[in-house]
Amino acid sequence: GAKVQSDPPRVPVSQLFPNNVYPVGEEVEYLNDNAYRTTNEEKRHLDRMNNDFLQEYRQGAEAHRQVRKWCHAHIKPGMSLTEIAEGIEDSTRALTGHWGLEEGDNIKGGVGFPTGLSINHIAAHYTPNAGNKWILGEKDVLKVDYGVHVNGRIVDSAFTLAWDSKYDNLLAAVKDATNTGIREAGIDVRVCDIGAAIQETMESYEVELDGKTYPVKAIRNLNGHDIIQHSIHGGKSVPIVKGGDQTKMEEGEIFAIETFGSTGRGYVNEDLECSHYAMRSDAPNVALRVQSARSLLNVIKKNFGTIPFCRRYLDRLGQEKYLLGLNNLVSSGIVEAYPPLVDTKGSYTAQFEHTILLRPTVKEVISRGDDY
Ligand SMILES: COc1ccc(Cn2nnc3c2[C@](C)(O)CC[C@@H]3OC(=O)NC(C)C)cc1
Ligand SMILES: [Co+2]
Repeated sequence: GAKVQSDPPRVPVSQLFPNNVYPVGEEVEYLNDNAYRTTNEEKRHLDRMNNDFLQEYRQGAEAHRQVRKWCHAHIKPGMSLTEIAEGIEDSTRALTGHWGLEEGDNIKGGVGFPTGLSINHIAAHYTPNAGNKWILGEKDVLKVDYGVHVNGRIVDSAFTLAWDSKYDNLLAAVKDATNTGIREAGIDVRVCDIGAAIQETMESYEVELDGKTYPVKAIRNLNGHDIIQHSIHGGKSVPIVKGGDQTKMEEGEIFAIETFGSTGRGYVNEDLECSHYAMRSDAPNVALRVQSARSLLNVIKKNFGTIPFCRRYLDRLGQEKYLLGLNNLVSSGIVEAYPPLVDTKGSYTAQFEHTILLRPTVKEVISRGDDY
């Protein structure tokens, strides 16, 4: 009979959509061309050419939404960050059918990048390493930022959870700002104009915490980014404040539109133990002095390629005592380290993010769901 998703989600989405046609994301007409693109025969032809790519992307987006259902139902104060991360990752692997334990499997599909679980003043790039005992608290503001990929088509979408209503305005500011960014994005649009619009929306909010009123600030050194196959960062950034560069978005490009709001400085720097890594796509061919670095590099190439990973994924593959080798790969410029990004201690940061496809005919917010 008709397959339905289990709880926790373990039924591959390919079994829920048998004829391999997945739900279309939110389609938005481009603002600045009065429907020329929607009707133009050549643009519609170009769109039809991309069907395999679109189905892979929509499959990943459907998996992302179904994992979110588990998140909204099950992530609660009192849970450990490790339990939350593994819950998201196991569900992602089950829904895409890629458990990532055989060589090359994680390159075909599965977890798109490490499950970000950044709390309070930590804005991004935090996921627990082995042995982390951190328990989610009632007063925490948790950013859940995880990726799902199908054949290297990475869906990057994030949301913020809080259990104390005092943070409502902070979350509302960032959700509104991200939707402003999505609305302003489009073919031939300058990224600096998007950043200015995002900042204006974001900074029209303030939040009162324990008797003190804070203006919500856009975090000026965090950005959205373009996404290319098998790589979370193609090289273009989407600023979330005014004064960015004049680079234009182009037809066919894919962007992660993400904004971050803060009650702190509105600026992050690197802090805390690193968990996130990714092999550089332009990695130099240097001779490696450290034997363990050579064997570790092979494991990374065979299991991740340029898809970002974290230490827990190396543990899961049975790697041990790899830190010296990993640090050697980082200092050799072969692997990039992405330490946690933090605003001032005691501040609170929030994030919302969607992945959008700039299709020839229409802008598709591929990761849109009925939750955000
Ligand atoms: C290694 O695992 C990852 C996971 C995601 C990304 C995607 N990304 N790349 N840069 C960023 C991101 C995030 C996680 O989207 C948002 C934060 C950050 O934004 C930003 O501007 N940072 C500046 C300080 C350069 C990269 C690597
Ligand atoms: Co992201």
